[in-house]
Amino acid sequence: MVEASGMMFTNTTNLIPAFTPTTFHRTYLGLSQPTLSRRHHIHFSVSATQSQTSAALVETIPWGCENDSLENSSSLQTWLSDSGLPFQKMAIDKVDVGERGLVALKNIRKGEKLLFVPPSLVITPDSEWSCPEAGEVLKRNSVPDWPLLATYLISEASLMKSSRWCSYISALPRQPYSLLYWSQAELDRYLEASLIRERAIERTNNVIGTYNDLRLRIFSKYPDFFPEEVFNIDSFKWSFGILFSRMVRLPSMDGKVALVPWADMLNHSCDVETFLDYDKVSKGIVFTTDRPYQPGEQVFISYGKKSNGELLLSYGFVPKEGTNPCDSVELSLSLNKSDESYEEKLELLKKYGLSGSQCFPVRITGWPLELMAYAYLAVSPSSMRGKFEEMAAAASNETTSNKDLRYPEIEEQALQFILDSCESRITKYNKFLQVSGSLDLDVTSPKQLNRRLFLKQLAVDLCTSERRILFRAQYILRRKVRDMRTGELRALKIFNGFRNLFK
Ligand SMILES: C[S@@+](CC[C@H](N)C(=O)[O-])C[C@H]1O[C@@H](n2cnc3c(N)ncnc32)[C@H](O)[C@@H]1O
Repeated sequence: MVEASGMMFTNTTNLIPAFTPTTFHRTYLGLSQPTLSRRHHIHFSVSATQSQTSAALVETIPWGCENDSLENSSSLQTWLSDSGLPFQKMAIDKVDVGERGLVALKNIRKGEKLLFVPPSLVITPDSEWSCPEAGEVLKRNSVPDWPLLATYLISEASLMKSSRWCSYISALPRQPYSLLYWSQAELDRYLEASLIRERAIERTNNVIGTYNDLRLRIFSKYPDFFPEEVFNIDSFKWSFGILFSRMVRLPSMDGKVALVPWADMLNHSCDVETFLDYDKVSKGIVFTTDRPYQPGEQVFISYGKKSNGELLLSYGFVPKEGTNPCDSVELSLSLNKSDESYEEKLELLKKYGLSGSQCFPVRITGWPLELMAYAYLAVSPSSMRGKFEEMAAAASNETTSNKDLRYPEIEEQALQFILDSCESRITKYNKFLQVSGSLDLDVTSPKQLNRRLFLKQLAVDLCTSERRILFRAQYILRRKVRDMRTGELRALKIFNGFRNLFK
């Protein structure tokens, strides 16, 4: 997508949730039951006493630790060193940004390669399962990478000390800070004004759908490997939360997805551009610093060129207002159903993979040409029917020519159309930000109060940053519309002057 400013709107990230779940091959339905081995350490069955035992066992599964706690960090560091992680110039510590993070122990130069996590310490879809039969079942059924890794994490967590990843899993956050952990009521209450709410609902539904699919087609058929006490929607929310907030794509390994213990203790900064990758020379996962660090300073990487909304969605934090140069806000435009060419326009949009209501990212620096093309299509009269297709194609970015799409006869209307949409969104943000102070009156416990204050602060930060971008767009649009109107007025005056002259 190209922005109005001409900049490419690409995502060069690698700490990256880009999740397209639920649809994996369903060919396994006809497969015969594999020979079940009882090597899986937790045996669940239906008898009352056994189910009590299994419930007790489930309770002992560590599912990580408190998000801000260093309780399991030293055993993680010891296990990593024992397992081949070379000496590091950083250590896990409490930090101001991100609660726990990696802090420089020595001077680190700009351009230095750090980490060197060997492939044997990286979790990928090819990693060996401590319960190989469970892995076999998933692979035989062509379960894609995301659900495969989510199931792998749960399986390894349930095996506790019998899993080689025990120290890693024990140091993971027990409740990752992603929007997956916000209830529907919390999303409605705090994110009503932001379109990120819809993305969060969609994502949660995808996770639930993926889990239900796995349960129906695989887990219920192999209860010895995937007992429901362990493999349930709660554990899937946890494992997907971990994947959304910690998984990386490694560009030098053809975009392979991976969890990289130790490297996933690095927090994000909008001021750095460096990211994790596999280094073919040192044969490890590294990153190259793009600034120097002094002992005691927290070291950062970039999770990619993400908006504040996307960072909240996957990682559960919002950078300080105005600090994220990649910030953007989604603006939704819709065709007018009473437009006499509505059906025709809708068909063309569908042909190019769009719909009658479409979101486009607006940045502080401008908006994409696709948004302008969509606005042209929405306001164009039937007399411009011949141009509809090129407008729809341009709105979808599926056009090779005419990058500078312009229809002077409807430009003012198109700009006014975008301005109206922008202003109606600003009204929603204003309303939320005005009432946000009184949102927490009905809390019943200090714990609940803390959570509410925390979520509300995140929502206020997000809405303030999104509204700021819309204010800027509103200012530019108003000025453009005003200039066009005064230009038209001047032209009309000159025209009338000439007419009077020739009378
Ligand atoms: C890959 S982990 C980084 C390590 C993490 N801090 C930990 O203690 O496990 C990503 C998580 O770190 C936190 N985080 C990362 N960057 C942050 C930032 N700039 N501000 C606030 N929290 C951040 C968020 O909770 C995010 O979900």
